[in-house]
Amino acid sequence: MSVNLRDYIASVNDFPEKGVVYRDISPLMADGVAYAQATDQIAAYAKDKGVEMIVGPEARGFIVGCPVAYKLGIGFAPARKKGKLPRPTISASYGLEYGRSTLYLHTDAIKPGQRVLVTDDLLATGGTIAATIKLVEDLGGIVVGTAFLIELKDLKGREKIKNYDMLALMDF
Ligand SMILES: O=P(O)(O)OC[C@H]1O[C@H](OP(=O)(O)OP(=O)(O)O)[C@H](O)[C@@H]1O
Ligand SMILES: Nc1ncnc2[nH]cnc12
Repeated sequence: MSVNLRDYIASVNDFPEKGVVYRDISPLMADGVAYAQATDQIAAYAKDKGVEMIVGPEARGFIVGCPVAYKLGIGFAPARKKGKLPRPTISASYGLEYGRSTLYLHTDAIKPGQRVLVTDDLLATGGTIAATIKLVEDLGGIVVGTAFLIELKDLKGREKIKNYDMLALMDF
Protein backbone atom coordinates (compact mmCIF):
# COMPACT_ATOMS: atom_id res chain seq x y z
CA MET A 1 0.00 0.00 0.00
CA SER A 2 1.30 3.43 -0.86
CA VAL A 3 1.13 6.62 1.18
CA ASN A 4 0.23 10.12 -0.03
CA LEU A 5 3.59 11.90 -0.07
CA ARG A 6 1.90 15.33 0.19
CA ASP A 7 0.89 14.41 3.73
CA TYR A 8 4.61 14.41 4.64
CA ILE A 9 5.43 17.98 3.60
CA ALA A 10 5.21 20.75 6.22
CA SER A 11 4.34 24.22 4.86
CA VAL A 12 5.85 27.12 6.81
CA ASN A 13 4.79 30.71 6.11
CA ASP A 14 7.37 33.52 5.89
CA PHE A 15 10.50 31.33 6.02
CA PRO A 16 13.31 32.14 5.37
CA GLU A 17 11.83 35.54 4.56
CA LYS A 18 8.43 37.23 4.44
CA GLY A 19 6.20 36.11 1.59
CA VAL A 20 7.86 32.72 1.03
CA VAL A 21 5.91 29.54 1.86
CA TYR A 22 8.68 27.11 2.72
CA ARG A 23 7.96 23.46 1.84
CA ASP A 24 9.80 21.40 4.43
CA ILE A 25 10.63 17.81 3.44
CA SER A 26 11.84 16.81 6.94
CA PRO A 27 8.63 14.90 7.84
CA LEU A 28 8.97 12.86 4.63
CA MET A 29 12.59 12.04 5.42
CA ALA A 30 11.64 11.16 8.99
CA ASP A 31 9.17 8.51 7.85
CA GLY A 32 10.80 5.31 6.60
CA VAL A 33 7.84 4.28 4.43
CA ALA A 34 7.40 7.68 2.76
CA TYR A 35 11.14 8.17 2.20
CA ALA A 36 11.47 4.68 0.70
CA GLN A 37 8.44 5.23 -1.54
CA ALA A 38 9.83 8.50 -2.89
CA THR A 39 13.25 6.90 -3.41
CA ASP A 40 11.76 3.88 -5.20
CA GLN A 41 9.68 6.07 -7.53
CA ILE A 42 12.69 8.13 -8.59
CA ALA A 43 14.85 5.00 -8.89
CA ALA A 44 12.30 3.40 -11.23
CA TYR A 45 12.32 6.56 -13.40
CA ALA A 46 16.13 6.62 -13.46
CA LYS A 47 16.41 2.92 -14.29
CA ASP A 48 14.01 3.36 -17.20
CA LYS A 49 16.27 6.11 -18.57
CA GLY A 50 19.45 4.04 -18.28
CA VAL A 51 21.01 6.44 -15.80
CA GLU A 52 24.69 5.75 -14.98
CA MET A 53 25.38 8.58 -12.52
CA ILE A 54 23.38 10.94 -10.31
CA VAL A 55 24.24 14.57 -9.56
CA GLY A 56 22.46 16.61 -6.88
CA PRO A 57 22.99 20.13 -5.52
CA GLU A 58 23.82 20.93 -1.90
CA ALA A 59 22.21 20.28 0.45
CA ARG A 60 18.79 18.79 -0.12
CA GLY A 61 19.72 17.36 -3.52
CA PHE A 62 21.95 14.92 -1.59
CA ILE A 63 19.02 13.74 0.52
CA VAL A 64 17.06 12.81 -2.60
CA GLY A 65 19.88 11.62 -4.87
CA CYS A 66 22.05 9.49 -2.59
CA PRO A 67 19.47 6.83 -1.67
CA VAL A 68 18.48 6.55 -5.34
CA ALA A 69 22.12 5.99 -6.31
CA TYR A 70 22.45 3.33 -3.59
CA LYS A 71 19.27 1.61 -4.73
CA LEU A 72 20.51 1.45 -8.35
CA GLY A 73 24.10 0.58 -7.47
CA ILE A 74 25.45 3.65 -9.28
CA GLY A 75 27.46 6.69 -8.22
CA PHE A 76 26.47 10.10 -6.88
CA ALA A 77 28.39 13.36 -7.39
CA PRO A 78 27.66 16.39 -5.17
CA ALA A 79 27.33 19.87 -6.70
CA ARG A 80 28.46 22.01 -3.77
CA LYS A 81 28.50 25.60 -2.62
CA LYS A 82 31.63 27.76 -2.48
CA GLY A 83 34.73 26.47 -0.68
CA LYS A 84 33.51 22.91 -0.06
CA LEU A 85 35.12 20.81 -2.80
CA PRO A 86 38.86 20.20 -2.29
CA ARG A 87 40.01 19.33 -5.83
CA PRO A 88 39.78 21.17 -9.21
CA THR A 89 36.23 22.34 -9.97
CA ILE A 90 34.07 24.08 -12.54
CA SER A 91 31.35 26.51 -11.41
CA ALA A 92 27.96 27.95 -12.41
CA SER A 93 26.08 30.91 -10.84
CA TYR A 94 22.32 31.25 -10.56
CA GLY A 95 19.44 33.20 -9.00
CA LEU A 96 17.11 31.77 -6.33
CA GLU A 97 13.59 32.49 -5.03
CA TYR A 98 15.54 34.14 -2.21
CA GLY A 99 19.08 35.31 -3.10
CA ARG A 100 21.89 34.26 -5.46
CA SER A 101 24.45 31.49 -5.31
CA THR A 102 27.19 29.55 -7.11
CA LEU A 103 27.56 25.78 -7.41
CA TYR A 104 30.76 23.83 -8.03
CA LEU A 105 31.44 20.32 -9.35
CA HIS A 106 34.72 18.40 -9.33
CA THR A 107 36.11 18.27 -12.89
CA ASP A 108 36.39 14.47 -12.70
CA ALA A 109 32.85 13.95 -11.33
CA ILE A 110 31.40 13.01 -14.73
CA LYS A 111 32.90 11.06 -17.62
CA PRO A 112 32.11 12.43 -21.11
CA GLY A 113 29.08 10.64 -22.54
CA GLN A 114 27.84 9.42 -19.16
CA ARG A 115 24.03 9.30 -18.76
CA VAL A 116 23.16 11.49 -15.80
CA LEU A 117 20.07 12.08 -13.66
CA VAL A 118 20.01 15.45 -11.89
CA THR A 119 17.97 15.36 -8.66
CA ASP A 120 16.83 17.86 -6.06
CA ASP A 121 14.14 18.05 -3.40
CA LEU A 122 12.27 20.92 -4.98
CA LEU A 123 11.92 22.88 -8.24
CA ALA A 124 11.15 26.56 -7.60
CA THR A 125 12.48 29.12 -10.14
CA GLY A 126 14.68 26.44 -11.72
CA GLY A 127 17.94 28.34 -11.19
CA THR A 128 19.56 25.63 -9.08
CA ILE A 129 18.71 22.78 -11.41
CA ALA A 130 19.68 24.75 -14.53
CA ALA A 131 23.08 25.50 -12.96
CA THR A 132 23.53 21.83 -12.02
CA ILE A 133 22.62 20.74 -15.55
CA LYS A 134 25.14 23.23 -16.97
CA LEU A 135 27.90 21.80 -14.75
CA VAL A 136 27.15 18.26 -15.95
CA GLU A 137 27.04 19.27 -19.60
CA ASP A 138 30.23 21.35 -19.33
CA LEU A 139 31.95 18.09 -18.34
CA GLY A 140 30.42 16.24 -21.31
CA GLY A 141 27.67 14.41 -19.44
CA ILE A 142 24.27 13.72 -21.01
CA VAL A 143 21.38 14.80 -18.78
CA VAL A 144 18.74 12.15 -19.53
CA GLY A 145 16.33 13.27 -16.81
CA THR A 146 15.62 15.49 -13.84
CA ALA A 147 13.72 14.39 -10.71
CA PHE A 148 12.21 16.27 -7.78
CA LEU A 149 10.03 15.51 -4.80
CA ILE A 150 8.19 18.83 -5.25
CA GLU A 151 7.44 21.28 -8.06
CA LEU A 152 6.30 24.79 -7.10
CA LYS A 153 4.14 25.43 -10.18
CA ASP A 154 3.70 29.21 -9.78
CA LEU A 155 7.43 29.83 -10.02
CA LYS A 156 7.53 28.24 -13.50
CA GLY A 157 10.89 26.52 -13.04
CA ARG A 158 9.76 23.91 -15.55
CA GLU A 159 10.15 26.50 -18.33
CA LYS A 160 13.90 26.79 -17.56
CA ILE A 161 14.38 23.08 -18.14
CA LYS A 162 11.82 22.51 -20.88
CA ASN A 163 14.36 20.70 -23.06
CA TYR A 164 14.81 18.01 -20.42
CA ASP A 165 12.59 15.21 -19.24
CA MET A 166 11.29 15.83 -15.74
CA LEU A 167 9.67 13.85 -12.92
CA ALA A 168 8.04 15.59 -9.94
CA LEU A 169 6.38 13.41 -7.31
CA MET A 170 4.01 16.20 -6.23
CA ASP A 171 3.29 19.88 -6.84
CA PHE A 172 2.10 22.91 -4.87
O1 LIG B 1 14.47 26.26 -8.28
P1 LIG B 1 15.24 27.23 -7.43
O2 LIG B 1 14.61 28.59 -7.41
O3 LIG B 1 16.68 27.29 -7.78
O4 LIG B 1 15.12 26.74 -5.91
C1 LIG B 1 15.23 25.40 -5.51
C2 LIG B 1 16.42 25.18 -4.64
O5 LIG B 1 16.30 25.94 -3.42
C3 LIG B 1 16.56 25.09 -2.32
O6 LIG B 1 17.90 25.02 -1.98
P2 LIG B 1 18.69 26.13 -1.17
O7 LIG B 1 19.48 26.96 -2.13
O8 LIG B 1 17.76 26.84 -0.25
O9 LIG B 1 19.78 25.28 -0.39
P3 LIG B 1 19.74 24.05 0.64
O10 LIG B 1 19.28 22.83 -0.12
O11 LIG B 1 21.19 23.94 1.00
O12 LIG B 1 18.84 24.39 1.78
C4 LIG B 1 16.08 23.73 -2.79
O13 LIG B 1 16.64 22.67 -2.05
C5 LIG B 1 16.53 23.73 -4.22
O14 LIG B 1 17.87 23.30 -4.36
N1 LIG C 1 9.39 27.65 -1.11
C1 LIG C 1 10.46 26.88 -0.91
N2 LIG C 1 10.43 25.91 0.03
C2 LIG C 1 11.51 25.13 0.22
N3 LIG C 1 12.65 25.25 -0.45
C3 LIG C 1 12.71 26.20 -1.40
N4 LIG C 1 13.69 26.56 -2.24
C4 LIG C 1 13.26 27.58 -2.99
N5 LIG C 1 12.00 27.90 -2.66
C5 LIG C 1 11.64 27.06 -1.66
